[in-house]
Amino acid sequence: MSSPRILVVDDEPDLRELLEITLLKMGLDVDSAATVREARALLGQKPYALVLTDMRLPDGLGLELVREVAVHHKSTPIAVITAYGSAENAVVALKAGAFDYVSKPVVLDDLRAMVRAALKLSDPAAAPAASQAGDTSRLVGQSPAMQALRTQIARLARSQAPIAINGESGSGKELAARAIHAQSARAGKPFVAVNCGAIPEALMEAEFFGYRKGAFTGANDERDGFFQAANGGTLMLDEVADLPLAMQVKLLRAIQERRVRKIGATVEEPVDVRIISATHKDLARCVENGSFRQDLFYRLNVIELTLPPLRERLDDLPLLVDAILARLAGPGGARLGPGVLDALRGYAFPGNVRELENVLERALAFADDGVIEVGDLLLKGAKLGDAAVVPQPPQTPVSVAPGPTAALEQAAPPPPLAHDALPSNLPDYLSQVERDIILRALNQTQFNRTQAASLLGISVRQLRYQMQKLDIHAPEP
Ligand SMILES: Nc1ncnc2c1ncn2[C@@H]1O[C@H](COP(=O)(O)OP(=O)(O)OP(=O)(O)O)[C@@H](O)[C@H]1O
Repeated sequence: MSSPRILVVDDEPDLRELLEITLLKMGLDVDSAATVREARALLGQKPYALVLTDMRLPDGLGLELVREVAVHHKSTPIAVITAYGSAENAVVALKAGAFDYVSKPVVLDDLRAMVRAALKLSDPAAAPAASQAGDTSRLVGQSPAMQALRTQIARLARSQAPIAINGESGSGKELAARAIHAQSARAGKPFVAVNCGAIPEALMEAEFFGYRKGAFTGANDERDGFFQAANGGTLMLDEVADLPLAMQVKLLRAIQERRVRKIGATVEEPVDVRIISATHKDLARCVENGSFRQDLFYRLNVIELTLPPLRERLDDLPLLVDAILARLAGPGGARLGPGVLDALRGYAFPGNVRELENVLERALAFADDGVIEVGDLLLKGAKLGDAAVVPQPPQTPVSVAPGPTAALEQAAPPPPLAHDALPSNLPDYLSQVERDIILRALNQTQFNRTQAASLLGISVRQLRYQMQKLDIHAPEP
């Protein structure tokens, strides 16, 4: 079998030779071109497993080749070599459809890793199996919006460019990020999702970059951070708008340099991660109001992917309901009574698919013999057509009623403290207070996490995190 063939386009003879030798040593066949014209001629003659081009060529820009290859040779990945410090060029090339980039001076290990990733894309045998967990089949829905999303995901999986996923809370941003990872050349490596809003600021640097033993009090062992844990794979920065400014600077550096330094370490270590960021906030507005750095925004927002809210793809409701009920109650274990689907169709779902899951989970707890009736849905607030589509707190606080809701956990307030008294153990006392407040919100909303989080002014993820930490569970059916 013949070796994969690579096209190197560079007018500097020394660098071209270095690239050729490196690729030949990897067992690959190499053709070289010194100009855009020569490259075009070769591309017209043979198929290539990868094109590697310099950005500045005597008769034009590497960017022109990137655009041409992206349109006329869709199955050929093209990577660019950018001058040192010209991060903007890399972003422009990635936006134009480049698979990845390497910076000058070329670090050969980085080059080899990039070439191996590109070859996986053009080798069907090395492609991740479609059945792999996390592929788009977990994204339920056949509406035009979902079909377009699947096509976009397949396209984005073929590039290494950073992706910024926008979409309302619960609309499936993490699921989409997992699907991109699972279909990419990185599928065999870890996917690490980090909720930037849930990490205390003081711990952020250690969590992201790791630390050496003895770097600070309590650092008893050396530990990797998220970047090292995701090495070779994908790092998802969820709720990225919640990153404090000081951390944004450090993150930008790590992404640009593709290197991180553990706290207490003297040397940096290379990391190879694809960054996918997500937020339900308008990041451009955060840049305007100064809470998000423009340079980091520019770096993360190379390619945008927008997830449609559930209310804009209500045709998917039957499929989603079936999939969710099958997961909750087993195949055929639950079904909808008359009018239920129509009632769901009339609801705006401010919390999107996650809210649909919560609504069905709760309804199933109330349902007789697995048949969900309209009354079991307890839909409140946002109706379709309402102006407000953000999560709505219930109009009147709902008291814990007899019947099924009586199973809800009762809040146990902490013992009141006299005016000048102090708790004997502050963390325990605060946990009790927090538990009491969260339970109150959950009871008011019949354990609807989206609404409870909205009442408390925190994200659903933060609420889930706190519930886990404080050992709060939804009532058993
Ligand atoms: N198209 C879909 N098909 C099936 N399940 C979905 C779909 N979209 C979302 N979900 C489910 O909805 C829940 C929320 O999805 P996910 O965590 O990906 O949303 P998100 O947009 O990342 O939420 P957040 O903004 O809170 O981080 C998950 O349980 C996920 O499995």
